[in-house]
Amino acid sequence: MLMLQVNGGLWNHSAVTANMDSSEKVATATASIAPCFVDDILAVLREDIGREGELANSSLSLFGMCSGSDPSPSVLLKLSEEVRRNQRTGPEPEVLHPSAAHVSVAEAEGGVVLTFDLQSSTLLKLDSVLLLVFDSLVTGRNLDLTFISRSLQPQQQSVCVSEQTQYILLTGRPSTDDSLQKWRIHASTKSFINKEALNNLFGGGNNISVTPLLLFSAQTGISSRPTPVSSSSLQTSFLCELKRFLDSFVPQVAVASPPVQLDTLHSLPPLRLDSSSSEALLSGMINSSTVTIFSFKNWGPVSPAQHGELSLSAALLEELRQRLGETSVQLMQMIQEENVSDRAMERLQRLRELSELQKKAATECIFIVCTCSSASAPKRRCVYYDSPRNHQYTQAGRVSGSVQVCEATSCCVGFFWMMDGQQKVDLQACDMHEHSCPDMHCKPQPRFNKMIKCVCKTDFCNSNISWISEDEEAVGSPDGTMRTTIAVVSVVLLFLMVCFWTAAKRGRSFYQHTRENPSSSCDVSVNPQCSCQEANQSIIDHSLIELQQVVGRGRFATVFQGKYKGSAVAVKCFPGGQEEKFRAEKEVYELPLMKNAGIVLFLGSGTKPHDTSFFIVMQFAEHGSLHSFLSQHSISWTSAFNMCLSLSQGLSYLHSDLQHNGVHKPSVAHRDLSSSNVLLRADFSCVLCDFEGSAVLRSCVGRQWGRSHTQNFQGGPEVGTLCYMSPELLERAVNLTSSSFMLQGDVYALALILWEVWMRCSHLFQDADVPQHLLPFELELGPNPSWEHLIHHVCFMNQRPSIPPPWDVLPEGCEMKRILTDCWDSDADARLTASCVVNCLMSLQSSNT
Ligand SMILES: Nc1ncnc2c1ncn2[C@@H]1O[C@H](COP(=O)(O)OP(=O)(O)OP(=O)(O)O)[C@@H](O)[C@H]1O
Repeated sequence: MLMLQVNGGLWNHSAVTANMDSSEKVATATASIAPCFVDDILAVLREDIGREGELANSSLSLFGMCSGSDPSPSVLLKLSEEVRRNQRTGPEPEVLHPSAAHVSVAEAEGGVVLTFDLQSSTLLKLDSVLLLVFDSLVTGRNLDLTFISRSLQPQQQSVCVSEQTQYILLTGRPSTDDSLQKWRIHASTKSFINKEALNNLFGGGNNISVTPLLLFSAQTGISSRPTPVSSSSLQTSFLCELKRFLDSFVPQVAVASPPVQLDTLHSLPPLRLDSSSSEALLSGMINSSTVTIFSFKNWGPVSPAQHGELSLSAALLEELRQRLGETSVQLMQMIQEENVSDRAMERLQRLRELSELQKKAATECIFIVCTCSSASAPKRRCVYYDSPRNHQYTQAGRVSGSVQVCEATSCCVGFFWMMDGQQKVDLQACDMHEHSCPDMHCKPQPRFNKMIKCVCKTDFCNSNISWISEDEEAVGSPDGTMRTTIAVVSVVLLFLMVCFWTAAKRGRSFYQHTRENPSSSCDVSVNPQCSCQEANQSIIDHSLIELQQVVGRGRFATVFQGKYKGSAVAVKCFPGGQEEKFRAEKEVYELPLMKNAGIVLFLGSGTKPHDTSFFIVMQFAEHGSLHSFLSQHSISWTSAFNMCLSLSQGLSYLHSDLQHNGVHKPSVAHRDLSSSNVLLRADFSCVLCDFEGSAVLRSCVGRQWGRSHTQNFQGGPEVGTLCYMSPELLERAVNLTSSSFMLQGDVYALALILWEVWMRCSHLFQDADVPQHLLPFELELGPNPSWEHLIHHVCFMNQRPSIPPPWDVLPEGCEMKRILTDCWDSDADARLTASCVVNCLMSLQSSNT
């Protein structure tokens, strides 16, 4: 049995003493609760309720609430409302800390038993809310938990723990007496595979801690209690609020700053104040007999926070008091202009109120003074160079010569062409697409055609990019060569480690894919070498195939489910008049190395002897096309992720140009990618099909790629499904026979399919209804938009499928949005390559595990 014991504080798992011989471990927890602990919880309750009294979905997740379960969100609402209403002068909810807490494995029933010792208190006769507080957000898998106890009301309560959960909220039953009590609560999961995760959540690893806390409403019978606002509790609240404020809203960038300039005052040297300032320092300042001034100078992304301790005369004190009133209004204005959230304003307002209360309640005075009242906050400045293709960036801020002052972003962007080892600027501007840019300096991200993109977050950081092309590295000096070798070896080692680690995590399927898909570079280049190899053709005798029902009818062929040598197969039958389409598709399937997990398995082809029609036999995809599946099913995060990853891997493989054991697979552009041309296998992984419009990107004398397809480009959109066509293909603004435009067109279509998949993912809509499946632009233009309408919408208006707001609140939603935006960019060269999409998805997954 595993047991942790807590004495009224954090369950400090690092203090667990493991006794390997016994099945029981006991931990004595530190009794220290951080001063802000309860205050922080009250702040969350205060802030997580909207202005209209509504609860955000994120709040439900934060408190582990399942929608429609008990305790209903109304408990949280009531508690939040109360905390909010009483935040100034009223009573805060009463808090009771269990004097001890244990968690033990319930071997007979499964799950764990939580035991809390509660000292005698009259509060126990009241309704209560039991909060189990995790140290940090829960990571790992989602868990649906059931808690059962006679001390709970109702006795059985459900909790849905997700990665956003920091508190578990249960409702307690009032007791008939107020004597010492022991609460025993049994927690279990429905699924057996989650049992280990449950143990880990409460008593597993060394880093997890949870603190139990009973909250009693100030209104449920104890409102008659006197509600003094003591000076010490005010000080604590002020301290905690100040910490929160500094944590969230004062930038952490260390910048040398001038001291507080208040000429008439005798100023001590200012100390830099930020969230790393210790609570002791802050407490010391609050308790000091001198006036403390917090000066938020030059509010903005690079502004420092300062404070000075000043000795003041009564007259100056009064002057400052007045100034506080004026400047706080200006500060509010500034916050609004800076698009700082409502939460920032509320926190500042509360801080101000607390400081005022503090002033009345005690002898010390605390002021918040903004010394930059008239100066507007500095905004991000980026190097500006406009290229004709990117007019949208002109809207990102005011341009003056080669400088752009950003409006609603703190990110700069740069696009550079790498030509003969030289950088050539394509575009530099404020980045209106990226809202988060962690890098200080330009970090290269490869795109198509040796274009490099960088996004960064310091002034003028997009001026240039440090990028050494592979060619340059190859011709380095001896020193350079040595450095290069070391770097390459390190990168290879790192890469191997990452591959090993990822493969180990991902299991066999990824390993298989890596073996089958040796191409992992982000860059796609078409091998200029002539290669006309073909794999062995496989001719199938028509009489060996048993045709069953029709499973699909396309523009050129009919697809049947059938049986061949005892296995389920799909047979695509082309009428005699479509021989060219048949040959084009067969040619792609018969290319060397086309056997890949992401491409439907080709078994062979043949002709029907009597009616001169043709057929292709392939593996049968049990779930049909992705389009028909999404029309009927919404999907979980895991399914959506696996579908998107396998689809991107398939396209990346199709695009790759490979040499393997002397065999060459040329790059292939699909050119008709749509959710109808993606099939779902039994394990819900995606495979590509329908290659009759594809282009094999190779150069062979007498066998130029695309030769058989070029006539498709003449008259209009015969190749490709209209709504998936990229802007440049719709406009026919590019050389349609250019290999990179074909690959870039595929990536654009890939983005639209990924969007279709994510739009059916219940996780990304939290508790809201998942919308019906829609084709890209169906909502805006109907199911069969005309060529003209599409050009107007996609090219002239630069519109893309809309991304629902709930995605913005989830880290994975934001990342998906970024991937989509980078794939459907109107600038084809700026799009990600398919293999980069795979890498992005992989890193999204590893950051989520
Ligand atoms: N291997 C397969 N397993 C199961 N169903 C399949 C398979 N191949 C095709 N289908 C079904 O048949 C439909 C049409 O297939 P496909 O796209 O290859 O035909 P097409 O005539 O080339 O169509 P298009 O009009 O897209 O060119 C698919 O959308 C799918 O529903």
